Amino acid sequence: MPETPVKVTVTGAAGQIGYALLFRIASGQLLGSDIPVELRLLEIPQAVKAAEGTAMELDDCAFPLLRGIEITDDPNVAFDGANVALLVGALPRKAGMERKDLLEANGGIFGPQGKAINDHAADDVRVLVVGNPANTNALIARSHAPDVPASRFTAMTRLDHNRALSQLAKKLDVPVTDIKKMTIWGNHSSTQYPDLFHAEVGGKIAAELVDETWLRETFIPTVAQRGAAIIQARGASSAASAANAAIDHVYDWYNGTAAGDWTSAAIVSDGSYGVPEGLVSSFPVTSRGGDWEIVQGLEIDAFSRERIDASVQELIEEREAVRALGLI
Ligand SMILES: NC(=O)C1=CN([C@@H]2O[C@H](COP(=O)(O)OP(=O)(O)OC[C@H]3O[C@@H](n4cnc5c(N)ncnc54)[C@H](O)[C@@H]3O)[C@@H](O)[C@H]2O)C=CC1
Ligand SMILES: O=C([O-])CC(=O)C(=O)O
Repeated sequence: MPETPVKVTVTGAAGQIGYALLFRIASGQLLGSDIPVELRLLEIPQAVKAAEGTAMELDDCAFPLLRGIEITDDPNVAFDGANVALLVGALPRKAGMERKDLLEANGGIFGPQGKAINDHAADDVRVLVVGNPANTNALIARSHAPDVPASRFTAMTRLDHNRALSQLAKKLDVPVTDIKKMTIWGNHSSTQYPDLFHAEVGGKIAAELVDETWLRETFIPTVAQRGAAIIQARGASSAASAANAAIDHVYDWYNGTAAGDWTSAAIVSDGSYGVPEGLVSSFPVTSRGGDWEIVQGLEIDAFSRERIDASVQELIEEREAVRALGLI
């Protein structure tokens, strides 16, 4: 077992996702079952007491891998020496809102946190933005962290990816483990494009196993609108499934993706697949040696191109909006 614990900072620790996430991190599911962790919890001053309550419960679990918990309302303290930063703290949307409607309310959180990461985090820091609108919040954070490699800033589309796996598995009546090479392209928003033209089930292309009407009229909208459907049903946005996806994202980032498969993550574009450089967009990715790599060489037909372009256009518009707000 490594001696030095990995420092994991979680913002919004007293929120819904925080409550579903922290116990799993402390139990070793984020990085691996032999890696000790030290938690740093960042909250706004009025929620620090609630975070302290969660920390008491974490203590009460006597997790063998948990080597310490620090709670603060100061980003400079929270990110000091951080190896992993999970930026969850932000307002969730309510029924009837799109995630980008949160830009004005939440965007301001991510500049100062990006700067604190730049100034205080460990050299190997890896950042996952969960707070919505996640892609553009990651863009904001990254723009305030010029000394941190762009490849360390990511946003979460793993929940969309998992939703897509689950919907397809149900439709074909197969276990999710039979499905490989699922991709979410673009923005974590209702314009996202879950792609069945490269996904494989038992070695066959998924799009060929389902009828086109289901793909177009049921699968894509169900995955893209799932967050809104959860809000309608629960009266609150997804929390446990979001925490689960954050665990999956970071676990794969650290430990690598399985041979012959890939996953989805929003990473800083290098221009691949015509996505303008610098946008934080979801791609098919593999992870090796702690770095995400975009899967190259996929053929994109007109149906997919139109949908990827629409989602990327929304990311361009969100970037313009945060520029106009002076956030980047
Ligand atoms: N990317 C994704 O797939 C998903 C993203 N989300 C987003 O995650 C975010 C958090 O969701 P919930 O935990 O359900 O919300 P919540 O309202 O239960 O918790 C948010 C927490 O963040 C804290 N917070 C607010 N500003 C902060 C700041 N500047 N620094 C530190 N903490 C701060 C609040 O005090 C609160 O405790 C929302 O923006 C939500 O839309 C939710 C589900 C999936
Ligand atoms: O829909 C929301 O607002 C929360 C979220 O991002 C999701 O569940 O995908």
